Amino acid sequence: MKTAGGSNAAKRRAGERAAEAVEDGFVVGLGTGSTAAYAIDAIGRAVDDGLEVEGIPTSFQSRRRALEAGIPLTTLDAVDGVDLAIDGADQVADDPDASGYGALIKGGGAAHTREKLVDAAADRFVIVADPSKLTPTLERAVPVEVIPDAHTVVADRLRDLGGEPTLRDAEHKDGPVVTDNGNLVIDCAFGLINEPETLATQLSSVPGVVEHGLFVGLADATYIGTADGVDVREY
Ligand SMILES: O=C(CO)[C@H](O)[C@H](O)COP(=O)(O)O
Repeated sequence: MKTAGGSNAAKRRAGERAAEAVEDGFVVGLGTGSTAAYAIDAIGRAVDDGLEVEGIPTSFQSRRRALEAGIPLTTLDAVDGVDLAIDGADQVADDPDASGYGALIKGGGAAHTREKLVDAAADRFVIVADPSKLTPTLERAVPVEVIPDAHTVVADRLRDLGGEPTLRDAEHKDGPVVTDNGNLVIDCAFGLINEPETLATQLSSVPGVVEHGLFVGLADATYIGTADGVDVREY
């Protein structure tokens, strides 16, 4: 599994606290990444103890983790709704006085398209994170999933929007990262993102863009694992 920075103990606290909200009969969106994996493992232990849930994975990685944890799985088109989604984030906008409080950058694991589908479908969407993910203003490069044939024209449009696009290279394969959906990822730096909602709308309107990693107005809460507990932001 891809691992990221931040303390594993803090990630574990956040993931396990979020998993405590899973109730009998829930359909649960299972996020991707090292922090969401702690929630998946905790849900798996609850299933071992008799909790009845169905999980909807957001990636190949979270599907494998959920299968290992013993969580029964389903798909988005087989359920009436998703009660709760638990997912990680690469950055969380944490200034309550700024536009886009609680907006996210996701897609560090190139899973943001399915993550957004499942997370947006959930009645409640909870982010699990360690403190290194919090920032007053979003500033990481935004992952943009693109249809392979479109990557050069999309890169041009991203430059028109003021971005600096970089096609994401694979680490253990020659050439680019290929997503679970068979597409490519462009990481696009925009500097400080003061108006995430505006940028999200602009990115969604570029032909060839499948989905981007700006999640604005989607999260209901962020659980932040700390050295000795969990801080909760409700939006
Ligand atoms: O968006 C994601 C994958 O596409 C992950 O949720 C994000 O990268 C956070 O991962 P981690 O918890 O390992 O830091």
